[in-house]
Amino acid sequence: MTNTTATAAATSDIALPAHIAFLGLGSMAGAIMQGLLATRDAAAPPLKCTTKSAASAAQYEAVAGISVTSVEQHSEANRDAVRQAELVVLGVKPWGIVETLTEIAAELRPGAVVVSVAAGVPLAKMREALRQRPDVRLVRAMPNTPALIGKGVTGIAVEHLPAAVASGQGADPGAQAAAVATALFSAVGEVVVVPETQIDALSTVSGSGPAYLFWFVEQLTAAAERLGFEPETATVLAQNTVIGAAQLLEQGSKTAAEQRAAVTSPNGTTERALQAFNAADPEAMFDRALAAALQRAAEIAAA
Ligand SMILES: NC(=O)C1=CN([C@@H]2O[C@H](COP(=O)(O)OP(=O)(O)OC[C@H]3O[C@@H](n4cnc5c(N)ncnc54)[C@H](O)[C@@H]3O)[C@@H](O)[C@H]2O)C=CC1
Ligand SMILES: O=C(O)[C@@H]1CCC=N1
Repeated sequence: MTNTTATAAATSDIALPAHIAFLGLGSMAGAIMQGLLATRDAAAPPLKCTTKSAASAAQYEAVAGISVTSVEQHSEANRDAVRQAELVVLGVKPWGIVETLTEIAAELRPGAVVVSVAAGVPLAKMREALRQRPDVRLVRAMPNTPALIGKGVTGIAVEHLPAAVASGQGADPGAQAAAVATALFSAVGEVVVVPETQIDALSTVSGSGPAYLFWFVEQLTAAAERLGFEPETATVLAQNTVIGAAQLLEQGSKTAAEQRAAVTSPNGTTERALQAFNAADPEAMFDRALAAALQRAAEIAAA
């Protein structure tokens, strides 16, 4: 994966383990799994995946390179999926994390790395569920759905094990776990390693961020319709504008501010529109929105 933000992004020299399990295969884990499949050797062992319902497992029936079992059809699905796995990705909802960890605790392979992508579930809560498995390393990750096309951004945080536990595990188990998680998420985009105290804040920017952009497209489309454009035309105008602008940013020759300046003729029409946006105090609006997301993460952590 090309690393366009080398100053911020982490890379890993550790190869991805061969045996990987995904427990829960919804919007997020499904995107990671499919992004990963696109980079994976056809001869690699299948990714072992589970879902709750038989119907969601059936969606993946035709996908090569994975096996999917639902807990509805097979109550042992999660335990079976993790037995061989060196790396386990938990893609269930935040309120399912402790229950799933408790369910698989005794079956995890010795030394396995378990990565949760759940918003708001602290490592300490996960460790509590795995207190009998100090050999297992825990990682909290906050990816985003563009992982599906190899364009994700993922923040990862590892736990700091008590010295007594860590000393039984060789040099630096946290660093090794971070390297394995980095290998996973750098297969589907950029990776940033942060302290756990920043992971919820990161989530309000990049985890939720794609939704903000899609919301922007919806707003621009609706505004175009109110100006009299047919819905189809309005969609083309708004959507393709965002896609084109994002690709200009990706080219990397100019920053967002420079690209904006290139569109904004002095005393022109764009300048007037931006003045109208700025009159609505976007700084306060963004701060309020991100604070609200952060508050929700705290509520999930406390639940
Ligand atoms: N959707 C997003 O953009 C992002 C989501 N996340 C996190 O990802 C996690 C999942 O969110 P989504 O993918 O949006 O939800 P989702 O509802 O699309 O997926 C949840 C998946 O968990 C499965 N599941 C539920 N109970 C299960 C069980 N006992 N065993 C095995 N599988 C089970 C469901 O079948 C489904 O495949 C959440 O914890 C969320 O915080 C993190 C970053 C971004
Ligand atoms: O909305 C959520 O809770 C998840 C976490 C970040 C994006 N989606």
